[in-house]
Amino acid sequence: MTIALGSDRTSTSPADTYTPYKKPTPELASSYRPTHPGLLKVVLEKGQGDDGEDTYSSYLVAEQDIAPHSTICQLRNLTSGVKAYSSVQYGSGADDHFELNSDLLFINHSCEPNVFFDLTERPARSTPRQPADFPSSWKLKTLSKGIKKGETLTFFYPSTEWDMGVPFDCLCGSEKCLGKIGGAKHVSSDVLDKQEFINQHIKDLKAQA
Ligand SMILES: C[S@@+](CC[C@H](N)C(=O)[O-])C[C@H]1O[C@@H](n2cnc3c(N)ncnc32)[C@H](O)[C@@H]1O
Repeated sequence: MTIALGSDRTSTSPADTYTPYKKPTPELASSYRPTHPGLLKVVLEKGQGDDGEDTYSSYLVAEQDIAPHSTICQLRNLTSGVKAYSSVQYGSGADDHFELNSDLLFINHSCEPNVFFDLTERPARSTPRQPADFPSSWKLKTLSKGIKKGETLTFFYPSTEWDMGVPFDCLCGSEKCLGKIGGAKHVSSDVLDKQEFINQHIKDLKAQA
């Protein structure tokens, strides 16, 4: 079952305050309000695995064309987190993970992605605690393909993740699909080098491995 969700909200929160994010589900589709209205929207897809468990099959699509090599949005409303299926790794430390607290959570992995998280700047505090502690330069950007309206956003999870807590069998469908996705630790340097963008903390960890 596919439910396409429209966007009708224009507000965003200030950079230094945190707005709780309630992950939308197919059951709550009618109350869903996009966090990036007019730009991005979640498509909620209800699925069940063989064991009856809910599957992670929802995704994020563009509501307008976005040019190659451009900024889609600043990362705001971030909070420190622990390694989880929903977290993003920003550094080489064990605690260097944040939660997106927005619809960006729904960006799936692809082995041939069209966007990336640019986390180049190091946070001033070793362990950021508040949204304002995270660098304002951290952004979601397009790669060289750009994105057309209606296309699904995907990023290469090993560009931020070293050793994922929840690996999965990739369904990206690319001819270059790596199969199992478990983070950069499990990907050869040759394969990483072929990606357009890999964050520096991953390059550092690979150099040390
Ligand atoms: C942060 S969530 C992304 C949103 C997720 N699709 C959802 O519906 O909540 C990450 C999870 O999505 C699933 N996922 C993301 N990309 C995938 C891919 N290429 N193939 C299979 N599953 C994927 C995995 O279960 C992964 O742990």
